[in-house]
Amino acid sequence: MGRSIDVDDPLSLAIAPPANETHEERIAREKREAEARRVSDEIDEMLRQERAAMKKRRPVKVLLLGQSESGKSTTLKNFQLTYARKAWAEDRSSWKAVVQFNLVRNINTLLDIMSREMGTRAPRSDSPDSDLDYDEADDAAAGSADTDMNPSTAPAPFTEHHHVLKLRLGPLRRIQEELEARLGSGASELVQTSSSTSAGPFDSPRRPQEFYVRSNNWKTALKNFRPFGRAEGRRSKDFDTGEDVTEVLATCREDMKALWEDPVLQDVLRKNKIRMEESSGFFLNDIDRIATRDYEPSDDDVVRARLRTLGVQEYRFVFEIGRTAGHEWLMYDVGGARTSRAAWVPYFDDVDAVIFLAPISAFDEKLAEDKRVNRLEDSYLLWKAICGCKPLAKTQIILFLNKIDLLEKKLASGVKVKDYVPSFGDRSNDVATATKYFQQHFREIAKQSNPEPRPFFVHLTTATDTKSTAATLSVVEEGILRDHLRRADLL
Ligand SMILES: Nc1nc2c(ncn2[C@@H]2O[C@H](COP(=O)(O)OP(=O)(O)OP(=O)(O)O)[C@@H](O)[C@H]2O)c(=O)[nH]1
Ligand SMILES: [Mg+2]
Repeated sequence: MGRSIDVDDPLSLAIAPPANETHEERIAREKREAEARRVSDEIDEMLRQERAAMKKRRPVKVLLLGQSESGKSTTLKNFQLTYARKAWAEDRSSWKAVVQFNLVRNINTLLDIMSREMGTRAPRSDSPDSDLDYDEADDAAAGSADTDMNPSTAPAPFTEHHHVLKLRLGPLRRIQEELEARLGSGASELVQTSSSTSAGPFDSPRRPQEFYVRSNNWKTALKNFRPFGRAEGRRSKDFDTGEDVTEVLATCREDMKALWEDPVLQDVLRKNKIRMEESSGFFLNDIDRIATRDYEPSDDDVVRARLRTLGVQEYRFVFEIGRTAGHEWLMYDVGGARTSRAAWVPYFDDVDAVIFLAPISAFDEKLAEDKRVNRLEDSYLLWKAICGCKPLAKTQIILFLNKIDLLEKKLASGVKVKDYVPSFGDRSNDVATATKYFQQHFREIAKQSNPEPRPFFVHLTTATDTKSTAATLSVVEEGILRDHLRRADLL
């Protein structure tokens, strides 16, 4: 069949078949042209596949969001522990100083409580290294901002033995100071801010009060740590490497145990409803193991170690196992305090998934940065802001109702949900009913705030339990990956 030729178009004329083409020549020419088209289509298809593969190779980007102490960093550590063992192993030794610091802080908190009870409350300047004053110590230790220390009616029967313990454990003040200097500002917990701030990341001050951190800065700082402001003569190699900390802890081991196990002090804690076991970075039951000269942190220690996150920290690792083996993941762990939330916003572009942590045991607690705000209420407000956020409209959001273990303990100890959440009413005060109730509330908020319909994914988690968390992460990993690949194909 002949082809029509546009005689005014030079290209058309150039590729036009010769006017005197024979039948055989035409068949041969058409064969050549068909082959050329096949090769060209094949190249196009290869390019398309390569482009799709390139998009699929884009790292899976996940944001961990939630208020301070909700368990974001702990969840990130679970991801590393489960899927990126190499990076985990490389980091392990850096955590030694954090665990030591947590233990020393626990002991200094006990010493503060004992001093106060002895009626010899040291002025604040005497204990610059203890980052909590007594009321704050109570709050942090009890996990409840409403708990004030009872001015005990009868003074606790402390003896000379307690005064001696206090003196012998005195060097731990300096050790806490040294570790704080090594670990940077993340080592100090939040204190109430004077300016009032709101829950959402958009209505916070434009300039976040905390700076951006694009890598694990404290680990680098720890490696390069050089103390300053000290007379050269006092500096030793041991001080620089942290060996003096290990040495002092090993020397104080028996005294630390004696303090923690002391029945008089235990009684004071009980009477004042101070639950040290529920506080962040609790290591008092591990003194025997940690306060030794050859201590190396276990996986469990690293997961439980507490260091506040400043700004936004970026973690890039290649998953070694699982369905995404070989795939690169980019995870952002953020500081959760109200004053840090404005720093999250620049990271909302191109996110595959948000894991939102809400510490469900905190229904009776107040925010450290604003003692007027109930922590559950803050989580609801923040959840609403994140669900309603337009740049995240098409992003998968996964809710972790975390600290289920603490919720169990709290309810078992007799704390009533309805005393803090009146709308809970006369429902049964058990974990199943409470979690179902809270979950429903989060679901409703999401439904009302999502800019467009979005599935509601929720998991009940105890992030410090690495085994159960690994099972949750496997489900989460699959869901995130499926979404990631679907997006890559669509783009
Ligand atoms: N008992 C218990 N403790 C938990 C759980 N999840 C986290 N923690 C502890 O709670 C503390 C705070 O956890 P982090 O992961 O540091 O909290 P975060 O959300 O990263 O907090 P910021 O960095 O301040 O925003 C740590 O001491 C954790 O060990 C949990 O499910 N149960
Ligand atoms: Mg953190």
